[in-house]
Amino acid sequence: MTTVPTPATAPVEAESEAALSLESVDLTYPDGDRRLTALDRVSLAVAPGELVAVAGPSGSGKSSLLAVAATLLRPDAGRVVVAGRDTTGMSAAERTRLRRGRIGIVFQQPNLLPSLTAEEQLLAVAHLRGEKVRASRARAAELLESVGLDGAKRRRRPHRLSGGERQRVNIARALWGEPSVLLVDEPTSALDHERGERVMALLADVTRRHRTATVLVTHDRALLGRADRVLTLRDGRLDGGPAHSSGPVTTSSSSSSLCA
Ligand SMILES: Nc1ncnc2c1ncn2[C@@H]1O[C@H](COP(=O)(O)OP(=O)(O)OP(=O)(O)O)[C@@H](O)[C@H]1O
Repeated sequence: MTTVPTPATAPVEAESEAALSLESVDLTYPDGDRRLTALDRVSLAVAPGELVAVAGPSGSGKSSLLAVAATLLRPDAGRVVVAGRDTTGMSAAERTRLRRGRIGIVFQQPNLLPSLTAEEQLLAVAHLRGEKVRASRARAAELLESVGLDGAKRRRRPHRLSGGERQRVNIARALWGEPSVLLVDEPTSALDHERGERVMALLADVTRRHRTATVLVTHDRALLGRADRVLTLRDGRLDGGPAHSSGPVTTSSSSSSLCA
């Protein structure tokens, strides 16, 4: 009897596929009777376990890029593919499901609920997802430990945690649904340099251990050493675009749609 060996390369090939890709994405906003171009033919592919940092001046389109990647905004043109699924024709409900199952978002401000302990912040997510809270306790403790919060701190409310610790809770919470894609908006803006560096180190570590395709946007070039790739947005163009003006470009293109 002959057996066919499983190709040893199969898992590696699967891993090398992008978990997030933006293909020639345009995004505009209404601007009086014209449209303001926030993203101009932006293409980006991020593999599992890869941390891509996007830097750029204020108004260059960083938050817009994250909103499109998070499927919160629908681009005017181009495709956004998350975990192999093209989001172009999806309804708002389908995008919400995809976001819940595949995308973790770390906002600039942790937005923790003041009356809940660190552990309860994660249990609240479990509750909202319809998961059994009792079964979730061990996982909450494990996730908080993995972002460096010890037992005593896990039982503290946000006002008794430092800014860096609150950001760690924020990151653990974003990982609850085991996302394929982690989108991080200016995570260190409220922190001093040293705490900012530690949060960056944590994000790099989380990206490797959880195999997330991570995109982080920041103003702060000093924090980019931990990223696998650093890209720059200028006037809505990712890297290499002509540096012909310092402000956003205004055009009269067709309408975009903002989604919930
Ligand atoms: N809802 C909106 N309506 C109209 N214009 C918008 C809207 N949101 C952003 N813009 C414009 O789109 C461009 C890109 O904005 P975006 O917030 O993506 O930039 P950013 O790089 O994240 O800026 P910052 O670093 O200051 O947060 C800017 O010119 C901004 O004024």
